[in-house]
Amino acid sequence: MQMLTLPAPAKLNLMLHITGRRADGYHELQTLFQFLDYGDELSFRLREDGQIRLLTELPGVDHDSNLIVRAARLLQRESGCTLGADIQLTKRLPMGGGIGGGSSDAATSLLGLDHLWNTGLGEDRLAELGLSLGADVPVFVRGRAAFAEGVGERLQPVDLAEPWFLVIAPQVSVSTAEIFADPELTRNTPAITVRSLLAGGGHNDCQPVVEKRYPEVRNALSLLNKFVQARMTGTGACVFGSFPNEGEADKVRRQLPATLPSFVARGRNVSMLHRSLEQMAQEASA
Ligand SMILES: C[C@](O)(CO)[C@H](O)COP(=O)(O)OP(=O)(O)OC[C@H]1O[C@@H](n2ccc(N)nc2=O)[C@H](O)[C@@H]1O
Ligand SMILES: Nc1ncnc2c1ncn2[C@@H]1O[C@H](COP(=O)(O)OP(=O)(O)OP(=O)(O)O)[C@@H](O)[C@H]1O
Repeated sequence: MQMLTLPAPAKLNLMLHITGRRADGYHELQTLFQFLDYGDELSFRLREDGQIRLLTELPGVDHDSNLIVRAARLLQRESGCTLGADIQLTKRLPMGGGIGGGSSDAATSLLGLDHLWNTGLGEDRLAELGLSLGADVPVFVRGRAAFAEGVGERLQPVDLAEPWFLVIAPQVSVSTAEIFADPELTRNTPAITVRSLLAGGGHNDCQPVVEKRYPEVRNALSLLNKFVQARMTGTGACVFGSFPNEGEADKVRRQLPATLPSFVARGRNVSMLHRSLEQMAQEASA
Protein backbone atom coordinates (compact mmCIF):
# COMPACT_ATOMS: atom_id res chain seq x y z
CA MET A 1 0.00 0.00 0.00
CA GLN A 2 1.43 3.40 -0.98
CA MET A 3 2.32 5.69 1.94
CA LEU A 4 3.56 9.27 1.91
CA THR A 5 4.76 11.38 4.86
CA LEU A 6 5.14 15.15 4.43
CA PRO A 7 5.77 18.20 6.64
CA ALA A 8 3.26 21.01 7.24
CA PRO A 9 5.53 23.88 8.35
CA ALA A 10 4.61 26.96 10.35
CA LYS A 11 4.72 30.50 8.95
CA LEU A 12 5.40 33.85 10.53
CA ASN A 13 3.88 37.16 9.47
CA LEU A 14 7.01 39.29 9.85
CA MET A 15 4.74 42.36 9.50
CA LEU A 16 1.00 42.79 8.93
CA HIS A 17 -0.56 46.08 7.79
CA ILE A 18 -4.30 46.43 7.30
CA THR A 19 -4.94 48.83 4.46
CA GLY A 20 -8.71 48.59 4.00
CA ARG A 21 -11.89 46.60 4.22
CA ARG A 22 -13.79 45.05 1.30
CA ALA A 23 -17.56 45.09 0.83
CA ASP A 24 -17.75 41.41 1.89
CA GLY A 25 -16.16 42.31 5.26
CA TYR A 26 -12.77 40.74 4.49
CA HIS A 27 -9.76 42.99 5.09
CA GLU A 28 -7.20 44.17 2.56
CA LEU A 29 -3.76 43.66 3.98
CA GLN A 30 -0.07 43.70 3.27
CA THR A 31 2.02 41.06 4.94
CA LEU A 32 5.40 39.38 4.69
CA PHE A 33 5.33 35.59 5.04
CA GLN A 34 8.31 33.44 5.90
CA PHE A 35 8.27 29.72 6.73
CA LEU A 36 9.82 28.02 9.73
CA ASP A 37 11.60 24.66 9.67
CA TYR A 38 9.21 23.48 12.38
CA GLY A 39 5.67 22.19 12.04
CA ASP A 40 3.12 19.39 11.89
CA GLU A 41 3.50 16.19 9.90
CA LEU A 42 0.93 14.33 7.79
CA SER A 43 1.01 10.73 6.57
CA PHE A 44 -1.20 9.57 3.73
CA ARG A 45 -2.08 5.98 2.83
CA LEU A 46 -3.91 5.38 -0.43
CA ARG A 47 -7.41 3.84 -0.28
CA GLU A 48 -9.01 2.36 -3.37
CA ASP A 49 -12.57 2.78 -2.06
CA GLY A 50 -12.67 6.62 -2.24
CA GLN A 51 -13.10 7.15 1.52
CA ILE A 52 -11.25 10.00 3.27
CA ARG A 53 -10.49 9.15 6.89
CA LEU A 54 -8.43 11.27 9.28
CA LEU A 55 -7.28 8.77 11.90
CA THR A 56 -6.03 11.38 14.40
CA GLU A 57 -8.51 13.29 16.52
CA LEU A 58 -7.95 17.00 17.08
CA PRO A 59 -9.52 18.31 20.31
CA GLY A 60 -12.38 20.69 19.56
CA VAL A 61 -12.44 20.02 15.79
CA ASP A 62 -14.96 17.56 14.26
CA HIS A 63 -13.62 15.07 11.74
CA ASP A 64 -15.55 16.59 8.85
CA SER A 65 -14.65 20.22 9.63
CA ASN A 66 -10.93 19.51 9.99
CA LEU A 67 -9.18 21.47 7.24
CA ILE A 68 -7.25 18.32 6.27
CA VAL A 69 -10.47 16.46 5.49
CA ARG A 70 -12.08 19.49 3.84
CA ALA A 71 -9.02 19.95 1.60
CA ALA A 72 -8.99 16.25 0.68
CA ARG A 73 -12.70 16.20 -0.22
CA LEU A 74 -12.39 19.41 -2.21
CA LEU A 75 -9.52 17.97 -4.23
CA GLN A 76 -11.46 14.76 -4.81
CA ARG A 77 -14.47 16.72 -6.04
CA GLU A 78 -12.53 19.10 -8.28
CA SER A 79 -10.34 16.40 -9.86
CA GLY A 80 -13.04 13.75 -10.18
CA CYS A 81 -10.65 11.32 -8.49
CA THR A 82 -12.21 8.09 -7.19
CA LEU A 83 -9.32 7.23 -4.86
CA GLY A 84 -9.33 7.97 -1.12
CA ALA A 85 -6.85 8.07 1.77
CA ASP A 86 -6.25 7.30 5.43
CA ILE A 87 -4.47 10.29 6.96
CA GLN A 88 -2.51 10.60 10.19
CA LEU A 89 -1.52 13.90 11.76
CA THR A 90 1.30 14.66 14.18
CA LYS A 91 0.22 18.00 15.66
CA ARG A 92 3.00 20.23 16.96
CA LEU A 93 1.72 23.70 16.08
CA PRO A 94 -0.49 25.48 18.63
CA MET A 95 -4.03 26.10 17.36
CA GLY A 96 -5.11 29.71 17.05
CA GLY A 97 -1.45 30.62 17.28
CA GLY A 98 -1.15 32.78 14.17
CA ILE A 99 1.50 30.44 12.78
CA GLY A 100 -0.89 28.91 10.29
CA GLY A 101 -1.19 25.34 11.61
CA GLY A 102 -4.61 24.64 10.11
CA SER A 103 -3.80 26.39 6.82
CA SER A 104 -0.51 24.54 6.45
CA ASP A 105 -2.20 21.18 7.19
CA ALA A 106 -4.73 22.01 4.46
CA ALA A 107 -1.99 22.84 1.93
CA THR A 108 -0.04 19.66 2.74
CA SER A 109 -3.27 17.70 2.33
CA LEU A 110 -3.84 19.28 -1.12
CA LEU A 111 -0.25 18.77 -2.34
CA GLY A 112 0.23 15.35 -0.75
CA LEU A 113 -2.99 13.91 -2.17
CA ASP A 114 -2.40 15.62 -5.52
CA HIS A 115 0.85 13.66 -5.63
CA LEU A 116 -0.63 10.36 -4.40
CA TRP A 117 -3.68 10.54 -6.67
CA ASN A 118 -1.79 12.05 -9.58
CA THR A 119 -4.59 14.55 -10.24
CA GLY A 120 -2.49 16.80 -12.50
CA LEU A 121 -4.46 19.91 -11.48
CA GLY A 122 -1.33 22.09 -11.30
CA GLU A 123 -0.15 24.57 -8.68
CA ASP A 124 -2.34 27.52 -9.81
CA ARG A 125 -5.55 25.51 -9.44
CA LEU A 126 -4.39 24.05 -6.12
CA ALA A 127 -3.71 27.58 -4.82
CA GLU A 128 -7.23 28.61 -5.91
CA LEU A 129 -8.74 25.64 -4.11
CA GLY A 130 -6.62 26.55 -1.09
CA LEU A 131 -7.94 30.11 -1.05
CA SER A 132 -11.50 28.80 -0.78
CA LEU A 133 -10.42 27.05 2.46
CA GLY A 134 -8.68 30.05 4.03
CA ALA A 135 -6.77 33.24 3.23
CA ASP A 136 -3.47 31.75 4.41
CA VAL A 137 -3.60 28.48 2.45
CA PRO A 138 -2.24 29.74 -0.96
CA VAL A 139 1.17 30.78 0.41
CA PHE A 140 1.63 27.28 1.83
CA VAL A 141 0.62 25.79 -1.54
CA ARG A 142 3.21 28.00 -3.31
CA GLY A 143 5.89 27.34 -0.70
CA ARG A 144 7.89 30.54 -1.30
CA ALA A 145 8.43 33.36 1.21
CA ALA A 146 6.27 36.17 -0.10
CA PHE A 147 4.96 39.68 0.19
CA ALA A 148 1.18 39.29 0.14
CA GLU A 149 -1.56 41.75 -0.72
CA GLY A 150 -5.31 41.53 -1.31
CA VAL A 151 -6.72 39.32 1.44
CA GLY A 152 -3.37 37.57 1.44
CA GLU A 153 -3.76 35.75 -1.89
CA ARG A 154 -1.78 38.12 -4.19
CA LEU A 155 1.71 36.80 -3.64
CA GLN A 156 5.04 38.18 -4.74
CA PRO A 157 7.97 35.87 -3.89
CA VAL A 158 10.76 37.55 -1.91
CA ASP A 159 14.23 36.56 -0.86
CA LEU A 160 14.67 37.34 2.82
CA ALA A 161 17.49 36.80 5.29
CA GLU A 162 16.96 33.46 7.10
CA PRO A 163 17.60 34.19 10.77
CA TRP A 164 16.71 31.97 13.73
CA PHE A 165 13.51 32.74 15.59
CA LEU A 166 12.47 32.19 19.16
CA VAL A 167 8.69 31.74 19.15
CA ILE A 168 6.64 31.91 22.34
CA ALA A 169 3.18 30.33 22.28
CA PRO A 170 1.06 31.85 25.07
CA GLN A 171 -1.54 29.33 26.23
CA VAL A 172 -4.50 31.04 24.58
CA SER A 173 -6.19 30.54 21.24
CA VAL A 174 -6.99 33.81 19.46
CA SER A 175 -9.90 33.80 17.02
CA THR A 176 -8.88 35.51 13.77
CA ALA A 177 -12.50 36.52 13.07
CA GLU A 178 -12.83 38.17 16.51
CA ILE A 179 -9.74 40.34 15.99
CA PHE A 180 -10.79 41.41 12.48
CA ALA A 181 -14.22 42.35 13.86
CA ASP A 182 -12.82 44.60 16.64
CA PRO A 183 -13.96 48.23 16.16
CA GLU A 184 -10.61 49.47 17.48
CA LEU A 185 -8.59 47.70 14.79
CA THR A 186 -6.55 50.10 12.61
CA ARG A 187 -7.79 49.54 9.06
CA ASN A 188 -6.26 52.46 7.17
CA THR A 189 -2.52 51.99 7.23
CA PRO A 190 -1.17 53.52 4.00
CA ALA A 191 -0.05 50.92 1.48
CA ILE A 192 3.71 50.63 1.07
CA THR A 193 5.83 49.16 -1.69
CA VAL A 194 7.68 45.92 -1.20
CA ARG A 195 10.92 47.77 -1.90
CA SER A 196 10.42 50.24 0.96
CA LEU A 197 9.31 47.42 3.25
CA LEU A 198 12.41 45.35 2.59
CA ALA A 199 14.52 48.42 3.30
CA GLY A 200 13.33 48.14 6.89
CA GLY A 201 10.36 48.42 9.17
CA GLY A 202 6.79 47.30 9.24
CA HIS A 203 4.56 46.48 12.20
CA ASN A 204 1.52 44.37 13.03
CA ASP A 205 -1.77 46.32 13.12
CA CYS A 206 -3.50 43.46 14.96
CA GLN A 207 -1.04 43.55 17.86
CA PRO A 208 -2.56 46.41 19.94
CA VAL A 209 -6.05 44.85 19.72
CA VAL A 210 -4.81 41.40 20.74
CA GLU A 211 -2.64 42.84 23.54
CA LYS A 212 -5.68 44.61 24.95
CA ARG A 213 -7.87 41.49 24.89
CA TYR A 214 -5.29 38.87 25.89
CA PRO A 215 -3.01 39.67 28.85
CA GLU A 216 -1.13 36.41 28.15
CA VAL A 217 0.02 37.85 24.79
CA ARG A 218 0.87 41.22 26.34
CA ASN A 219 2.98 39.49 28.99
CA ALA A 220 4.80 37.30 26.46
CA LEU A 221 5.66 40.39 24.39
CA SER A 222 7.02 42.33 27.34
CA LEU A 223 9.02 39.31 28.51
CA LEU A 224 10.64 38.76 25.11
CA ASN A 225 11.17 42.51 24.63
CA LYS A 226 13.67 42.39 27.52
CA PHE A 227 16.02 40.41 25.25
CA VAL A 228 15.16 41.29 21.65
CA GLN A 229 12.59 43.27 19.68
CA ALA A 230 9.42 41.17 20.00
CA ARG A 231 6.48 41.09 17.60
CA MET A 232 3.24 39.15 17.21
CA THR A 233 2.53 36.95 14.16
CA GLY A 234 -0.83 37.14 12.32
CA THR A 235 -3.66 37.66 14.77
CA GLY A 236 -1.63 36.01 17.55
CA ALA A 237 -1.27 34.41 19.94
CA CYS A 238 2.37 33.57 19.13
CA VAL A 239 5.08 36.20 19.50
CA PHE A 240 8.62 36.03 18.13
CA GLY A 241 12.05 37.60 18.06
CA SER A 242 14.91 36.99 15.63
CA PHE A 243 18.53 36.03 16.29
CA PRO A 244 21.63 35.64 14.10
CA ASN A 245 22.20 32.03 15.19
CA GLU A 246 20.58 29.10 17.01
CA GLY A 247 22.81 29.41 20.08
CA GLU A 248 21.67 32.94 20.90
CA ALA A 249 18.02 32.04 20.44
CA ASP A 250 18.44 28.98 22.70
CA LYS A 251 20.20 31.09 25.34
CA VAL A 252 17.18 33.38 25.64
CA ARG A 253 14.78 30.42 25.53
CA ARG A 254 16.52 28.88 28.55
CA GLN A 255 15.82 32.09 30.51
CA LEU A 256 12.06 31.94 29.93
CA PRO A 257 9.75 30.48 32.58
CA ALA A 258 9.52 26.70 32.05
CA THR A 259 5.72 26.93 32.06
CA LEU A 260 5.68 29.07 28.91
CA PRO A 261 5.72 26.93 25.73
CA SER A 262 8.29 28.08 23.17
CA PHE A 263 10.48 26.76 20.38
CA VAL A 264 13.46 27.81 18.29
CA ALA A 265 13.33 27.42 14.50
CA ARG A 266 15.03 28.77 11.40
CA GLY A 267 13.31 31.13 8.97
CA ARG A 268 13.08 29.59 5.49
CA ASN A 269 12.33 31.08 2.06
CA VAL A 270 11.42 27.65 0.63
CA SER A 271 9.02 25.63 2.73
CA MET A 272 9.98 22.21 4.06
CA LEU A 273 6.98 20.77 2.22
CA HIS A 274 8.39 21.90 -1.12
CA ARG A 275 11.89 20.75 -0.21
CA SER A 276 10.48 17.28 0.50
CA LEU A 277 8.46 17.18 -2.72
CA GLU A 278 11.46 18.36 -4.78
CA GLN A 279 13.66 15.71 -3.17
CA MET A 280 11.09 13.02 -4.01
CA ALA A 281 10.94 14.22 -7.61
CA GLN A 282 14.77 14.10 -7.87
CA GLU A 283 14.89 10.59 -6.40
CA ALA A 284 12.17 9.42 -8.78
CA SER A 285 14.05 10.73 -11.83
CA ALA A 286 17.49 9.43 -10.69
C1 LIG B 1 -4.25 37.20 9.63
C2 LIG B 1 -3.64 36.18 8.70
O1 LIG B 1 -3.22 35.03 9.40
C3 LIG B 1 -2.42 36.80 8.02
O2 LIG B 1 -1.62 35.83 7.47
C4 LIG B 1 -4.64 35.75 7.64
O3 LIG B 1 -5.07 36.83 6.86
C5 LIG B 1 -5.81 34.97 8.22
O4 LIG B 1 -5.98 33.87 7.42
P1 LIG B 1 -6.87 32.61 7.84
O5 LIG B 1 -6.56 32.18 9.23
O6 LIG B 1 -6.70 31.62 6.72
O7 LIG B 1 -8.27 33.28 7.87
P2 LIG B 1 -9.64 32.82 7.25
O8 LIG B 1 -10.01 31.48 7.79
O9 LIG B 1 -9.62 33.04 5.77
O10 LIG B 1 -10.59 33.95 7.92
C6 LIG B 1 -11.03 33.93 9.23
C7 LIG B 1 -11.84 35.19 9.46
O11 LIG B 1 -10.98 36.34 9.59
C8 LIG B 1 -11.48 37.47 8.91
N1 LIG B 1 -10.53 37.87 7.87
C9 LIG B 1 -9.55 37.03 7.45
C10 LIG B 1 -8.63 37.42 6.50
C11 LIG B 1 -8.74 38.71 5.96
N2 LIG B 1 -7.88 39.15 5.04
N3 LIG B 1 -9.71 39.55 6.38
C12 LIG B 1 -10.61 39.15 7.32
O12 LIG B 1 -11.48 39.92 7.69
C13 LIG B 1 -12.83 37.06 8.36
O13 LIG B 1 -13.80 37.45 9.30
C14 LIG B 1 -12.76 35.55 8.30
O14 LIG B 1 -14.01 34.96 8.46
N1 LIG C 1 -5.95 20.62 10.93
C1 LIG C 1 -6.25 21.67 11.70
N2 LIG C 1 -5.30 22.17 12.52
C2 LIG C 1 -5.58 23.25 13.30
N3 LIG C 1 -6.77 23.87 13.35
C3 LIG C 1 -7.74 23.42 12.57
C4 LIG C 1 -7.52 22.29 11.71
N4 LIG C 1 -8.66 22.09 11.07
C5 LIG C 1 -9.54 22.99 11.48
N5 LIG C 1 -9.01 23.81 12.40
C6 LIG C 1 -9.70 24.97 13.05
O1 LIG C 1 -9.08 26.18 12.61
C7 LIG C 1 -8.86 27.07 13.70
C8 LIG C 1 -7.61 27.94 13.42
O2 LIG C 1 -6.53 27.10 13.41
P1 LIG C 1 -5.05 27.52 13.04
O3 LIG C 1 -4.12 26.62 13.76
O4 LIG C 1 -4.91 27.59 11.55
O5 LIG C 1 -4.97 28.99 13.63
P2 LIG C 1 -3.91 30.05 13.40
O6 LIG C 1 -2.56 29.46 13.67
O7 LIG C 1 -4.32 31.24 14.16
O8 LIG C 1 -4.00 30.30 11.83
P3 LIG C 1 -3.73 31.60 10.98
O9 LIG C 1 -2.35 32.03 11.23
O10 LIG C 1 -3.93 31.02 9.60
O11 LIG C 1 -4.77 32.58 11.41
C9 LIG C 1 -8.70 26.16 14.91
O12 LIG C 1 -9.09 26.81 16.08
C10 LIG C 1 -9.60 24.98 14.57
O13 LIG C 1 -10.91 25.20 15.06
